Amino acid sequence: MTSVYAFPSTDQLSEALNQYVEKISAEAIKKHGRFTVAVSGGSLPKLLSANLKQNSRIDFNSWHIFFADERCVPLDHEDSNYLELKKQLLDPLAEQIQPGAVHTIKPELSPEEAAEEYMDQLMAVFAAGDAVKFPVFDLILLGMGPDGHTASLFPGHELLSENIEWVASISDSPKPPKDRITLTFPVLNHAHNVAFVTAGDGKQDMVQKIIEEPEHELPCQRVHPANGTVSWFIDNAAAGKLNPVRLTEFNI
Ligand SMILES: O=C1O[C@H](COP(=O)(O)O)[C@@H](O)[C@H](O)[C@H]1O
Repeated sequence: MTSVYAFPSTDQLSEALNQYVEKISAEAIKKHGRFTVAVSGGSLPKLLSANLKQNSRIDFNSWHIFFADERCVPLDHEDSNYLELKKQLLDPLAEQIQPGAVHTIKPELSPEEAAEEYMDQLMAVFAAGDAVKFPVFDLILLGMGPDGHTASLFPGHELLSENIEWVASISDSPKPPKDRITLTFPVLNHAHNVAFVTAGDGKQDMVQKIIEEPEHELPCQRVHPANGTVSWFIDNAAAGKLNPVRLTEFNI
């Protein structure tokens, strides 16, 4: 099931996203005592955090945070997805999120080694010694690049057909930096919930293509969890070329 929610401003988008995350987090914690979330980089951390960082109804102490993708740079480098989330959300919530619950890459490793090590971190949280085919996140928060990429899964790249590994490395990313790791499609497609978050008129052509022309099989279009929901949180600028019949009223 895919829902597309469009909002007049990015402030309204952020508030709706805050309500959505609060709901999914509460349901997950009630059901299994924790909330597992993977977060992307780019423009998403700011849109996500604007209101979330002030939400006192959320039990952030029960959160386990991974990255949907990460650039292989030091954690204090301006390209680091972790650094952006730290600035926007983790620092304001430093008293509430357990430090060990934020899963960063080991930047001193090669991309291949970093992907393997990140897989070990996922195994420790999701498998804990049991045989698990793929981790099942409560929520994966994704962005959408103007070329239709999501996480570090780029159009036409060989990683689009990865169907065994949980985490893959990429050393020829068309968008700099070239060295990255990314969750793979099987992981995205095993999540309970996936939310795409994107804004601005620079995204409107691609949003229209992705929602209305599924035949392109772009990376964002390959995200369709078998037992999960897909939601799009966009602003009216990004929705500019979308047929209004595609939109769902935000009412959670
Ligand atoms: O490089 C990346 O880009 C995408 C999209 O970023 P945006 O700035 O256009 O929102 C992002 O989702 C991904 O995590 C990041 O590594």
